[in-house]
Amino acid sequence: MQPVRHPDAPAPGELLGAHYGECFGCGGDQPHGLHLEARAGDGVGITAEFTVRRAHQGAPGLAHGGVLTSALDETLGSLNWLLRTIAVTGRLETDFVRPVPVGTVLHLEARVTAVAGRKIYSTATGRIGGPEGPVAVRADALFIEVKVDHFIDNGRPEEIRAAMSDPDQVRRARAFEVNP
Ligand SMILES: CCCCCCCC/C=C\CCCCCCCC(=O)SCCNC(=O)CCNC(=O)[C@H](O)C(C)(C)COP(=O)(O)OP(=O)(O)OC[C@H]1O[C@@H](n2cnc3c(N)ncnc32)[C@H](O)[C@@H]1OP(=O)(O)O
Repeated sequence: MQPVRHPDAPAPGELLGAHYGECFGCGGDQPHGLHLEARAGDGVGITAEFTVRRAHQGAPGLAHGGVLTSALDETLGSLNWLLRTIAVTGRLETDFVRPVPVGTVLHLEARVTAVAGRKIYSTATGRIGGPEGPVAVRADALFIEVKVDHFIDNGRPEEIRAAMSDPDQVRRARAFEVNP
């Protein structure tokens, strides 16, 4: 089925903010995190930027492949905001096309390609040298819709308690819920 942008999705161009302050991908409270900033795009699409820093190296002066995959995963995960669905990564396949040096801004773009029941198919690219620059990485993913209980039942109690007693966090979790 064709994906449908939720009527209450953030407007195109709107900065999405972190879904969780301690998220490695988007959280502001992780010193070595990616600090990825995502914006709602048109349709069921997202754009995002990630600057590769020293803490993200694999080979000298080059980004670690797993970190680049994390940036793709986070960008694809941000599509949840547009569907107003909570979904986790089930499968993620990455192509590494060009090396990405430290200091590079990775310009990411992701969109949902199809939805089938709880399965959300999506694709992403990361370009260097500008939003129209050459593709350095790309990924195809399958996300699976879950209930908020997925986190409450499986997360470590310490962090879950802290998240549930934080009104901002509860508000953000609600922003993902489907309101038919
Ligand atoms: C107020 C406090 C609470 C706080 C709340 C905070 C709000 C947070 C909001 C938003 C968070 C977003 C976070 C984004 C972060 C970035 C994204 C990540 O990195 S997520 C982490 C990495 N991923 C995992 O940890 C998943 C681990 N895996 C699982 O838990 C399960 O395997 C799960 C849920 C994915 C599926 O398990 P099943 O039991 O629910 O469902 P089954 O029946 O197995 O699968 C459903 C369908 O999907 C297919 N499927 C599942 N996995 C597949 C795979 N790997 N490949 C192909 N198909 C797969 C199955 O074949 C099935 O298909 P058929 O319906 O039969 O057609």
